[in-house]
Amino acid sequence: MARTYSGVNAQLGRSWYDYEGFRIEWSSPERYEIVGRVGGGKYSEVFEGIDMVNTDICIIKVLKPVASKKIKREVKILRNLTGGPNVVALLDVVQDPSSRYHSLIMEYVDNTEWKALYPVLGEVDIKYYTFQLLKGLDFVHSRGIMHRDIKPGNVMIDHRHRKLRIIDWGLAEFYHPGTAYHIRVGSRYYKAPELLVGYKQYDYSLDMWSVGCMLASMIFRKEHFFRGSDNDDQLLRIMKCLGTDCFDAYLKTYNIPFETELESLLQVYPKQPWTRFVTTENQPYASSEALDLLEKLLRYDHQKRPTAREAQGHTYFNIVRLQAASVKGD
Ligand SMILES: CN1CCn2c1nc1c(Br)c(Br)c(Br)c(Br)c12
Ligand code: NA
Repeated sequence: MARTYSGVNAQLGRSWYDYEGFRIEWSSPERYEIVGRVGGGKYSEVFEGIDMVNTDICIIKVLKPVASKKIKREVKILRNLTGGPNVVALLDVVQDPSSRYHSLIMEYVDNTEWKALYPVLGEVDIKYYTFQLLKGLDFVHSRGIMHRDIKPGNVMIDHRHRKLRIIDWGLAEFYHPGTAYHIRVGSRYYKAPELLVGYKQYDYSLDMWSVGCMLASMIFRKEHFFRGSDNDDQLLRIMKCLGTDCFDAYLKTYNIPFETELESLLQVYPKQPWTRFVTTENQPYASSEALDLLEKLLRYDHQKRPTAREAQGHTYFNIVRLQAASVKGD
């Protein structure tokens, strides 16, 4: 059971979380012209486009037929989150009458590639963008929704305008206490321990592990902090960092059965102090507050991780929280 926001969907009611019964009015696609391809994946092809009515640049996310049963969920969630801080805006939903393809017209973000961006981010930038990510996630969780695929590729940053938007809500779900969710979600390097050991009654705290992985990569200047070659190796890298004492305690707390043939996953590993990862190169970013926040976020036990709101209150963000407050104040 989530420590916070556990009853939100029951309070907001069926019309809020029931996406099966949700009927979508699809507009015609003529209004939008595709300019060029920006990316794609299993479920969609993503293009840059032009809105011919207002000449605005936009993103056209063309959904593959395989995604069809999930379309209602993604559109319902994007509609529910409209206007929330740092959540990408859904501008329109169109269906091509001949091809039958569905497309989502999204707010454009002039995103700087993560690989190119994170080496140029200063310490205050890292605090600022992580704070903005937490602000967006606290809003999303407060509306009863888990993103379930937080990773650099789904956090668009327009560094010039200091704008951050969380994108790709195709794996997002509504949180209902006691529900057993799919564990084949997320992206390997950012998968929380609960997914890797098959614990299905997870909650919003799933996203907080992923935030911890992103923060660790920015602080230690490492593109992906836990870089497993497969799901077993992913868990092994986490164990070699957090140690196996806490892992065993975690399995016990939730009565999680854990079987494996892999010798490496049955070894005992000591917990590494976070100072172990500090180098002369990353030391300007690895302050004691930064390491303290990492220690709190990267916990096996999902109920022990701070919520997005609690994390925002950490002293690590003092400099940006005061800035945000002052801007609001004046
Ligand atoms: C894979 N790539 C690269 C850039 N970019 C990608 N997918 C995007 C989505 Br979905 C949205 Br919504 C926005 Br906005 C941007 Br920008 C996107
Ligand atoms: Na999206």
